[in-house]
Amino acid sequence: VPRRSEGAGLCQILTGVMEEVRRSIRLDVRGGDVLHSLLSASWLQALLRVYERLQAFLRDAPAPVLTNATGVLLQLLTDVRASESCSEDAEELCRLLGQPHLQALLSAHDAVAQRDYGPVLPPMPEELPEDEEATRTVCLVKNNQPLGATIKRHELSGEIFIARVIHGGLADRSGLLHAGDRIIEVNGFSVGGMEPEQVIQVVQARALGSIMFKVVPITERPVHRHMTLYVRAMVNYSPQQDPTIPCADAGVGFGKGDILEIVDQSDALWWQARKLPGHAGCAGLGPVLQPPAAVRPASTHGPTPLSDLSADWRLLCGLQEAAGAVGGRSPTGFRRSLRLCRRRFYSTSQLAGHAPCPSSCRAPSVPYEEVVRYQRQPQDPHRLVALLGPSGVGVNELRKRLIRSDPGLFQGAVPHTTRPPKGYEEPGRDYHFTSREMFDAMVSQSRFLEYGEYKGNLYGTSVQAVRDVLSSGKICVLDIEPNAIQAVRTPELKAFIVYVKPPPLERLRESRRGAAVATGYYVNRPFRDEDFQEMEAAAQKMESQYWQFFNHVLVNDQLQDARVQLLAAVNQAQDEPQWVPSSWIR
Ligand SMILES: Nc1ncnc2c1ncn2[C@@H]1O[C@H](COP(=O)(O)OP(=O)(O)OP(=O)(O)O)[C@@H](O)[C@H]1O
Repeated sequence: VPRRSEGAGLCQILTGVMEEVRRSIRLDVRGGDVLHSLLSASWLQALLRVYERLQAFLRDAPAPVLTNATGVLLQLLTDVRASESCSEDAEELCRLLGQPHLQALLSAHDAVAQRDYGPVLPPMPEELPEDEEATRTVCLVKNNQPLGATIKRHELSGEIFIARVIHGGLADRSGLLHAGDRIIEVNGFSVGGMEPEQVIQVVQARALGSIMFKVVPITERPVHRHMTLYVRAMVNYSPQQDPTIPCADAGVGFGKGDILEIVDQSDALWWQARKLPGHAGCAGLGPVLQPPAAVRPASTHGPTPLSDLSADWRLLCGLQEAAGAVGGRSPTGFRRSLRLCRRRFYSTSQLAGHAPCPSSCRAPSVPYEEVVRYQRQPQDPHRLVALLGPSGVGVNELRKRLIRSDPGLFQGAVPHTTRPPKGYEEPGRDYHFTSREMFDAMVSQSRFLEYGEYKGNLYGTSVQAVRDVLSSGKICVLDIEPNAIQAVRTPELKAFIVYVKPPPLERLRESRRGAAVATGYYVNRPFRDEDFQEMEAAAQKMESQYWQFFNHVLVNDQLQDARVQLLAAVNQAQDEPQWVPSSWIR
């Protein structure tokens, strides 16, 4: 940074430098454009302005003329009073100078001038025993929040250590307590020989006010990996039900689909995480849950052995497994009748003579999925909107209504079929009519999101059919089976998955009073209670397996309300930032 000695301000110098650099760009000097964009960055300009202000302040800051104004005042008063003939003015001066508030003001002036406001440390004792350990006394003022630290007892020595400092908690924010610090005293009580529970009782005895810790600081602090990572939980986790968590009270509970902000990955087994949105304060412990091979046998924190590590393996198995069997390609769903028959009679495994689902479309059984915030840019294709729900809940009805509400914006994908066209059907509009050989070839090339067989004919929704809609600038709206979830969750289609959920039973009875359920190709009849119960059971099964993949849950009670909510969700998906798998963006 150039010195200010030439009298020019830094901003002025920078302007000069930029002019030089601009000239280098004109002369095509290598790197000139990079340097120019750096120098013209608004943050750099702002930073320099701040720097200049600080320099100006240092230069112009008022300095005291005297450091002992009180002494001068006393001397003056003594001199005036000592003089034999005192004028009226002199007497008034004495009265004014003798007033307590003026004396206090001058005393404050002297304290500032002499910089007499820092703490005065007692002198170091002359003789210190050689083996005395350096201790630190930490005083934390406790409010209603927990301290945000856990302790543990060393198995062999019985000493009490700070096990973890929870990110964002009181102890962390103080910056004075660290994992691995050995606690000697709490509130003046020696913790020697105490169990951790007893130490906690001493801490808790004082609910509010200050708590004094005397600790021997850890000499080598563990390397903290504070890089923030965002993940979507693919499993449910409750610290209270996890017998292996080192401290259940310090745990963070989460459910499938929750977005977690991982704020500390220092420990091999326990992340510190916050649930989003809105949990700005203290983080909590969550299991890392890596595959067993990746789990290291000891924590990176503090002394070993640590009694809280013995059950780690149980932890890995104790959690609910992520849904493993997502995948398979099944019959397409352009028509309600097809959705119905594929649900009731067909599955991919029954499709004789057709390629089984490639293993790549199976969901990996990972407990977390790394996510990033994604904002679609106006020039990007729209995200595919995929609706799914239990049979009869109204997926197709909502899809049709959405498309009808704005056919210029929403469109379905044209499915393929091997059956001959009917008189009123137009190729490319109602279906892509194709030969069986052609269809088989497309199946083996994995060109279908879903496919299947009905009454001897094949039906399928191809990736290209979705692409055709997206490349025309419209939003493609599909209804899918859960089997197709992985096929639509791709960097290209970036599916926004809406789960259509049935309302409670009594609301189903009420809202579906005039509606008809399709039981076959041509047979419609009013809904019965068994249909609702079947729908509820199917919904529960779907939710327990696939909830983590749902981007939006829509309860289809009043049809009109549901359509309005769907439209709002779809608009949000296209225009507002969303959490998506990081693999879609890289
Ligand atoms: N909120 C609602 N209120 C009243 N009737 C509804 C509502 N939602 C859907 N329906 C009616 O319920 C019936 C089934 O709806 P739809 O065909 O959309 O179900 P689906 O989820 O696509 O199931 P399937 O794939 O089995 O056809 C239709 O007659 C539809 O009009």
